[in-house]
Amino acid sequence: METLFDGINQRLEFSSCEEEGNSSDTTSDDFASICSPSLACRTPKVQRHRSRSNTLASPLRCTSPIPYASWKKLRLCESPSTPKSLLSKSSQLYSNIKINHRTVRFASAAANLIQAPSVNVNPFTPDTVRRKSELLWRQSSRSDDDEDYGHRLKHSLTSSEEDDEAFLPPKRRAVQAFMLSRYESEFLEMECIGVGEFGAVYKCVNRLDGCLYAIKRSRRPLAGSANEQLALKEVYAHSVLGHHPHVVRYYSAWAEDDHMIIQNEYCDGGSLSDAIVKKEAQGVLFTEAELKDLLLQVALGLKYIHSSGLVHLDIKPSNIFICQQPGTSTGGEGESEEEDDESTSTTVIYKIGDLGHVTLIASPQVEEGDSRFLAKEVLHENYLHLPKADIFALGLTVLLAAGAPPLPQNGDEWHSLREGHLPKLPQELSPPFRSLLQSLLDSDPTRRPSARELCKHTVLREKRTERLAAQLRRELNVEKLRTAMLEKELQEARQAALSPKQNLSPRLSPGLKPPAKMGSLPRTGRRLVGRKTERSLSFGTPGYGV
Ligand SMILES: Nc1ncnc2c1ncn2[C@@H]1O[C@H](COP(=O)(O)OP(=O)(O)OP(=O)(O)O)[C@@H](O)[C@H]1O
Ligand SMILES: [Mg+2]
Repeated sequence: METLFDGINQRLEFSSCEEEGNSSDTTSDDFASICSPSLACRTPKVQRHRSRSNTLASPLRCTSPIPYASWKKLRLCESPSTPKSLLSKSSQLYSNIKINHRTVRFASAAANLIQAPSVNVNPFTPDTVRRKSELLWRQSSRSDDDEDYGHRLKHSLTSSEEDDEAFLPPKRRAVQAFMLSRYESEFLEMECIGVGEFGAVYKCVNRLDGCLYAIKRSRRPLAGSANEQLALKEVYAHSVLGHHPHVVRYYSAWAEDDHMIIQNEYCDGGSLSDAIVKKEAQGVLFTEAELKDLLLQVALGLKYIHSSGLVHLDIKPSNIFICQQPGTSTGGEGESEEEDDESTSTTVIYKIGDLGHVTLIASPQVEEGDSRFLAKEVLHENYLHLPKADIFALGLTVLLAAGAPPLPQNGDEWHSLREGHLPKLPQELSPPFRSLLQSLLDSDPTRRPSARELCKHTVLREKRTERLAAQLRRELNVEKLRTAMLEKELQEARQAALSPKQNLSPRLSPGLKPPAKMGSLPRTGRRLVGRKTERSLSFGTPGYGV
């Protein structure tokens, strides 16, 4: 692993400060060799990869082939480094240093030597993340030690003594920032977390904010390739989709050295595919409750994507990511009022990622996803119900999580699944849940439920319904107690009124608190009947309770 990253670090050297046309240093083959086949966990892609358009111009459509210049515009960082402070320091230094061929070579060697430059520690991040950042910070401080730096420099740069003075430690960081690519200057790479068809994904810490990100780098150079379209689609889709709790969050994208780089939210639980493999190895299965939770959460993400006029077209376990967040709610931005009510104790948040196949529902340009998850009508080029293709893929995804055997890529078994025959499962699912899954695989897309319908489905919402019922029962009991107390107090007040000889103030029976003060009675924390309106009780009126 170590050498892999070192290699990549070296490959990225000078990527943003090279002159145009002088970037031959880094080639696709180089990067392909970095991502060795042994590391690759590629999923078989559909055998028939075709790009077809039904249509009219649209913001998402990438006319084919996209001119090199179009994605080059994504070079958000022509200058080598942000933030601005680094930039200005670097450029000052640049003007002071005599740049010649030899000096540049020297700088390159110096930058190569300096591994693990500084990383900020974000005080607002959760403890676990902060601890990791602090560790990195300590390591980087150690490696930043001037003595150590001087020592290493002396050993490897014997031929550049005349330039030594130009690279005194105080200037080192600025020089380094100037020489490095945006990727290197802004992020500290921690590990490679996945290699897919499109590219490799790295877990990185942002040096400025100290937070973790998943950085996806296209495997092959993009200009003019089919991958260019996928990369652009992913960036376009992410930027249009904004922020939803069940869609992997996008932060930024840029082109570097002819490769697309996408900075996304890092999901600490890996992919659903990893989770399935892990459970399998442990000999355990997702419980029905967990499967329903998975189905509901992904349906919420799909509802958001579909309501934005888009379809995903590559829903599968390796494109669903997991965030472990203790005590969080699945409700949140982008969800309807009734979903906001959904405050669960779930520790697993599922998020839809890998938007490389996203297209518009209204004028689709379909790049089929994985054939194992492909709905039959899409294969037949019927794009009238594309959102239902996502629902079909979601059905198969949940079945895989339920323990179904690996899905066929083609052949009789492939067709059998598309005729509504569920695969054999190692666990018995309840009939309502099973029939819901069956409906997701219906050969007729119009009979499959929509994502919106799924989100409201009683089978998926029953946990919520049970919780609501329990809450209402508790509230009802409190209300009954309040009523009983009020009735008792009322009765005593009446008795006092009927016997004038007695004290004017009603005598309280032992154990009873002073009467008729709303604030002294147990209050309900939730509304009981009628949304968002507190039920008011009027118990001062003479006729109450009679
Ligand atoms: N945001 C993320 N958080 C954590 N891990 C991630 C993230 N994004 C990707 N990964 C890891 O990297 C792998 C590949 O990512 P991704 O699906 O985005 O790339 P891909 O090249 O499109 O792959 P494929 O073609 O197999 O779908 C994932 O299976 C997962 O293990
Ligand atoms: Mg993927």
